[in-house]
Amino acid sequence: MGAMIEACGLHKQFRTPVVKEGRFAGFRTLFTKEYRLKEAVKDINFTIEKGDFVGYIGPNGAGKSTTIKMLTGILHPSSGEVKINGVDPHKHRRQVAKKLGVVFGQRSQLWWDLPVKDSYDILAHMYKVSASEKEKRLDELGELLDLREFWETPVRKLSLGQRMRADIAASMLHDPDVLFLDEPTIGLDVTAKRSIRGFLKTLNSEFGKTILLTTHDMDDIEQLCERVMVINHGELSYEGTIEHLREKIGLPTVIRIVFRGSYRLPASDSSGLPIQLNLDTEGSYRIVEASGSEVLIEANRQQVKAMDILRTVGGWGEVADIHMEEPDFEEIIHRVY
Ligand SMILES: Nc1ncnc2c1ncn2[C@@H]1O[C@H](COP(=O)(O)OP(=O)(O)OP(=O)(O)O)[C@@H](O)[C@H]1O
Repeated sequence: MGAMIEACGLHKQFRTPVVKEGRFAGFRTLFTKEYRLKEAVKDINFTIEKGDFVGYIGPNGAGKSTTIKMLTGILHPSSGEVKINGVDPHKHRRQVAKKLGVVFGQRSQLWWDLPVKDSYDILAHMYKVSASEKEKRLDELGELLDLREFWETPVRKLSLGQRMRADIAASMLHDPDVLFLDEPTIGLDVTAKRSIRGFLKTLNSEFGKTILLTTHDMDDIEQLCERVMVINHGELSYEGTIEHLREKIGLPTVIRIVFRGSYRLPASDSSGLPIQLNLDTEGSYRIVEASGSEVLIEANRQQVKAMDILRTVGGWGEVADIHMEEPDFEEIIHRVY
């Protein structure tokens, strides 16, 4: 294992001319000396190891694309450094491009009017992939991504799901070590999303690709990424596992208990649910709802151990079934933004 992607003290400022108001505004703007500085990325630091699958999330305009552009060498940082497998992507763009695959969900890198396979021929030529290598890889990718069914179809006639599969295959043609994926499931239906996610998982776990995924789809993140980085106003506001993020935000876990036969809640004579109750240990929980044989409890898992809850509810009656629901990830993310 080693660092595959490194960002160190990364900054990016955009200088945009201040637009003048009033008569001849456009003309005066041309000669203006006034600029407004927009700090899109402010002191970002992270390391992504070989074989990691990391989510990069944040609200619109947070600085995700700007970061990705610096990582791929398209944009030069105002200050700070980027290394892809130890190499600066801006200084050695060609060398680094061979290591990188990039997919923009909103924009295809394929030739719109050409059959899918022709785009691959052009890309293979651009990336200096030999004919035999290309055939071998397309055999593999064709099978994994089910490309054969639309091999001869012009790109503009593909469904969005097919187009996305074709684009991912295109980004893999030169067998890069690192993949940058920007909204690879955007606009897809549930089935197409599932197939793309399945494929990305395979790329990571079986082919060892290092993947950085930008998305607004929280299911993508939850199902694919071990780690997330949250960017907000150009700064990383969180970096770590999804579990830890859950704990940090401290949204309650919902515990659903089904009793066999009668049970007795600690404050069952009071009708004013929810009730805040304290456990013997320092944690607390709330009874949110009790109807029929079912009782819903909310507890913060950071403070309350599952065993304490079990012991407590066991004292109320005979427990037939117990089910814990972790807080919804989407909700957690909203709290971080
Ligand atoms: N070329 C540019 N010139 C001036 N400002 C820019 C430029 N590119 C981006 N910005 C500004 O920098 C900020 C970050 O933009 P960026 O595109 O990185 O956000 P993002 O997180 O990718 O957003 P989204 O989720 O909407 O794609 C925004 O305020 C944007 O307006």
